[in-house]
Amino acid sequence: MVKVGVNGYGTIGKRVADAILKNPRFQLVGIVKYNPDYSSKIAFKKGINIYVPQDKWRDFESTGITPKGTIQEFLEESSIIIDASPNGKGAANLSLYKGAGKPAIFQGGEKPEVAELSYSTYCNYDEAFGRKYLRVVSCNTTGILRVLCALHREFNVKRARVLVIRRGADPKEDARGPINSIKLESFEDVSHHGKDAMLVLPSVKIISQAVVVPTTLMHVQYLDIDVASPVTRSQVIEALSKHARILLVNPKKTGIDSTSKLIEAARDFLRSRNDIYENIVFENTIIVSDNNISLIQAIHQESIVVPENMDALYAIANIRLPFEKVVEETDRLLGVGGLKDVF
Ligand SMILES: NC(=O)C1=CN([C@@H]2O[C@H](COP(=O)(O)OP(=O)(O)OC[C@H]3O[C@@H](n4cnc5c(N)ncnc54)[C@H](OP(=O)(O)O)[C@@H]3O)[C@@H](O)[C@H]2O)C=CC1
Ligand SMILES: O=C(OP(=O)(O)O)[C@H](O)COP(=O)(O)O
Repeated sequence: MVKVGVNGYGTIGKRVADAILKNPRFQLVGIVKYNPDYSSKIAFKKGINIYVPQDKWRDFESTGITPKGTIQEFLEESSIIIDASPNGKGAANLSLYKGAGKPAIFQGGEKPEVAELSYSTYCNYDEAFGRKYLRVVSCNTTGILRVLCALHREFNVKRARVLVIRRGADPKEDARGPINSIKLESFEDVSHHGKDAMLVLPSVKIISQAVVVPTTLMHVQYLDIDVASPVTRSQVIEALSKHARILLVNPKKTGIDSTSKLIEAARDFLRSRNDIYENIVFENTIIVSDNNISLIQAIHQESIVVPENMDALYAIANIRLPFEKVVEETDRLLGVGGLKDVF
């Protein structure tokens, strides 16, 4: 078993840690926590090893948590690190990993330069082998790339424009907004998603813009895509349906026409933490005209990158399996695609 440590145990880190626990190829060495809060206590009660900064050791002990070791010991005991630290902190952690000689997988909140390759399974799985540092692109970018690469394989995508309607905060982030506004994501003309997606899929011109809205449940995206030659709507549906990480939802048949109903369906389905690992494409919104395809999809920001982090582990651990086998294994262990019968 390959020994994996998770540095950072927030929205992404806790989900990736649970995914590692489900996969017999990998052993979760433990997590690094920086504050002895409720989630440290829950992880401790679950029996997960907690590593802490040396100067925080007493704080953890005083709340009843016995750390397994320091960050230095965490680095020594792990063969691969998944860095799920707050935006930008991964860059600072890189020198720790280099010093310890350990490969690492970073998240999309880091600048691309943190790693040798920005990664998304449907697009560049094969390129990830032999790399020491990978960056799994952000949640919106992962959602965009899954669709573009699924279509690119079949129809040669030329150009895409994307509007990202970005959730204001994760459910636990009670101090973030906006509260009563729809806000431009930045002062720039474009958002980072298109530029990031082009690092992974350089042959396609991808432009994105983003607004932030007062919701915590999911992002929503509008994609407008040009492919090389005319296609039909049924060909597009067939191409998307081949991929378990893309689910088509028919609002007329299911009554699901919102992110809140999607999350309710995940709750009723007893998905762990209500997670929806799949892109949810609203089938009625797929419009195809000659060589142009447009659609609207919902992306569960808290969980969508978990499968890609697991696939990236296979590559960085040099477990040489075909793309289809890795995706099947990751998806089976996480239950990806299970909601298909509901939708
Ligand atoms: N949230 C989301 O929707 C998504 C986030 N991402 C990306 O994933 C990464 C993590 O985001 P997210 O999980 O939301 O962040 P959170 O804020 O939820 O969690 C961050 C975690 O990092 C820990 N931490 C604090 N300082 C450090 C440090 N120096 N090194 C390592 N860990 C540290 C925190 O510890 P403690 O709790 O003890 O303070 C916390 O557990 C970011 O790059 C983000 O852009 C990607 C896709 C979606
Ligand atoms: O990766 C994400 O979004 P993004 O794809 O819009 O960058 C996550 O939702 C994290 O966003 P945050 O940096 O607002 O917490």
